[in-house]
Amino acid sequence: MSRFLGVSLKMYLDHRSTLRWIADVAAIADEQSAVADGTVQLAVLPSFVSLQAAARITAGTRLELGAQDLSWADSGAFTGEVSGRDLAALGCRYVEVGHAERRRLFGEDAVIIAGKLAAAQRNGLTPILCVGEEERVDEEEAADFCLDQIAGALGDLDGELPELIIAYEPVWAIGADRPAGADHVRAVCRRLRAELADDHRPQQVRVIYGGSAGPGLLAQLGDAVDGLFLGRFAHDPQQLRQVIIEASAS
Ligand SMILES: O=C(CO)COP(=O)(O)O
Repeated sequence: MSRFLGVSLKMYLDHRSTLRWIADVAAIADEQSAVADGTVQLAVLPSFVSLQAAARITAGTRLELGAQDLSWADSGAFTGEVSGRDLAALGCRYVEVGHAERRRLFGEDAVIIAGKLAAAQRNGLTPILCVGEEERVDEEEAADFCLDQIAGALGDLDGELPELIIAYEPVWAIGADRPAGADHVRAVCRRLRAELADDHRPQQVRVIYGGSAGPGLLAQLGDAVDGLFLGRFAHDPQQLRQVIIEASAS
């Protein structure tokens, strides 16, 4: 199974900086043989307003595209929402569902997240489902918490989902100085993988880590994770290049 590196730009970069960053990273992606041969998959999730221009830049490159959110509805009277149908038509392959910031700042609960996951499935988008405990607790409690979040999100799923990415992001490690400890991350991700192996609705599940991730982390996590979900520490394309090289080596 190939490794997955995703970068959510959140709302950090303005439109122009986003497009410049995407052009730089698309060039880096094309020069890395592991990305060219599919051993490492690389995706960027810019804000909605940049998606169309981003799709033009990434067309014909190995840099894939995703969105940071979607509506649980596909069309209709939903002011301000963005449908999975449009995201797919624009060329997105991935969509983030249930990021900690959406849960905490925008009131997304288990019902909304399950609806969004179902919308992703309906529209042929691969969900990047974000889960993670809010406070520092031990690995067993953290994994239990994440498994509850996953069960809630997959609850409404009808039929098969070709591909699911679980982004394990402990809330306390997002926006921090450093990622969660490697032992903790390894233990939680192993347990998530083991429990998900019994759920046959997603045909392929990958578990990645996010939360102050950057260069040097993959070597510590080893094969307990299938990749990383990056934020601030990928804003410098050269830092991301380093992470790609590390993902290619592991
Ligand atoms: O939330 C994250 C990715 O979705 C992580 O963000 P940071 O790496 O900036 O902490």
